[in-house]
Amino acid sequence: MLEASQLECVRGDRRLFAGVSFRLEGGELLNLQGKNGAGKTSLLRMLVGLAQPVAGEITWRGEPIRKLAEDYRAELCYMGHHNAIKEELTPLENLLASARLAGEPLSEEQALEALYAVGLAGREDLQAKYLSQGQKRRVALARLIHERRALWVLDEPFVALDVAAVDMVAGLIGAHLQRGGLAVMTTHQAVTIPAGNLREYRLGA
Ligand SMILES: Nc1ncnc2c1ncn2[C@@H]1O[C@H](COP(=O)(O)OP(=O)(O)OP(=O)(O)O)[C@@H](O)[C@H]1O
Repeated sequence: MLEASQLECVRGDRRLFAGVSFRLEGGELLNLQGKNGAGKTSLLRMLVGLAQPVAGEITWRGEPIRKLAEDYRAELCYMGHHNAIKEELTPLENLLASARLAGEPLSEEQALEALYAVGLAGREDLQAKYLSQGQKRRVALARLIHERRALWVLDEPFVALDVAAVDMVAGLIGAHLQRGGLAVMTTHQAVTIPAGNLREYRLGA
């Protein structure tokens, strides 16, 4: 369903990788591995269409993603390194605003339910700038509670999370795979995803 063939990436004057190929079906998770600077974030940005490979192609349901454009983005949930939350807004406002931007229906009740599920009860109306790093990360990850898009691309989703939150997010990813979703993620942590077909791809072995 998601296929990368012979991808090559150049940043500045360095070739980070070449010949990267894999295929991912519904219910599968690809865990992208590699040392710092190997090009994991660069590859994820290619997979979501934010960067172009100098060679190779990425297809979704058999069509090149550069042709699908909006149709591809509508099936995609990308969570980058940064939390992408607005410091002046509360967790509740952040969640409602990001759903609106993504064109997804999310009621206030659902948003509150998601914030409670990620352990932010009592913090829903506090400006995000007053939250700890881990709490900010939880606000960003609360999006995943009601996220039903087919492909999740997650860059270091477990950074700054405590053990309970890591388990919770691993559970959300597992449930997504069980529903037939696909996921590509990168993490430096050893995390057990409780379901799905797990695969690993190592950059710069
Ligand atoms: N705009 C740019 N111009 C030049 N080099 C860049 C640019 N962006 C990234 N790089 C370089 O590309 C390399 C790969 O970066 P990338 O963020 O993809 O690595 P990574 O595998 O995700 O690393 P980490 O595990 O540290 O997050 C790094 O050496 C980085 O300095």
